[in-house]
Amino acid sequence: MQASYWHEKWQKGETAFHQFKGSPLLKAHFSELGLPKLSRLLVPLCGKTRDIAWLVAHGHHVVAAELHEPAVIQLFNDMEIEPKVMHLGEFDLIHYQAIVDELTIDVYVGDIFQLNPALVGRVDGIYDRAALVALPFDMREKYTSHMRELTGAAPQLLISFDYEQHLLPGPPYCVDAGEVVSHYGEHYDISQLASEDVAGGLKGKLKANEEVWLLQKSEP
Ligand SMILES: C[S@@+](CC[C@H](N)C(=O)[O-])C[C@H]1O[C@@H](n2cnc3c(N)ncnc32)[C@H](O)[C@@H]1O
Repeated sequence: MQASYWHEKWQKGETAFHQFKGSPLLKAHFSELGLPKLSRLLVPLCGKTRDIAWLVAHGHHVVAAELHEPAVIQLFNDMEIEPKVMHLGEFDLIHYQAIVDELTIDVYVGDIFQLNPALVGRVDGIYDRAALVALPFDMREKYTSHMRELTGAAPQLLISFDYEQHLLPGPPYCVDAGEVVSHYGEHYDISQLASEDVAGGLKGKLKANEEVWLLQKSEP
């Protein structure tokens, strides 16, 4: 999936994935990560998600990445925050940063694969909603190992879709239980927290389940 695909989606307003009130599944299951206040959450492929505001309102720092700069500008506008903007030419990234009630919000605009552990800094947990499922299979392989490199297998709340892939092209792609285990099973203990019918079907067409996974670093 090329960057141009996503820029075009945003430009055409084809952003049905955006949830105006944030994700009910985050609200229902975040506590199962067991993270204390002031934890720092990585939100990959963040779009303009309202979930970042929710995480900050619940006392957490956030570091995030998103390709499409206008989405990130909108994200800060929606929070009524004016971020500092720094161009990191060396990495082809733009760093949007704000501090709200002593909580930091760092959003990197650019390709998530440009990020390295030094730029990302401490990560206590990962919140992946519509990130893994946004990527085709070969990129999912690359993405999941990149997540491990960036975070050292930090605990993760993952929200994915399961449906008959041959009936609908992605994104979002089907990432079923077997695939979650194949990407993450070596480093994490994995449990399914929920599996819910997508109301009205995926893209209004196809029976699908939205699934919530808890990934906890396995003991060596
Ligand atoms: C399906 S949307 C999900 C957005 C957000 N997680 C949410 O729940 O609303 C996927 C997002 O990933 C962004 N994206 C795709 N590939 C990316 C990449 N390689 N690096 C950073 N962002 C990327 C797209 O621009 C898009 O906003």
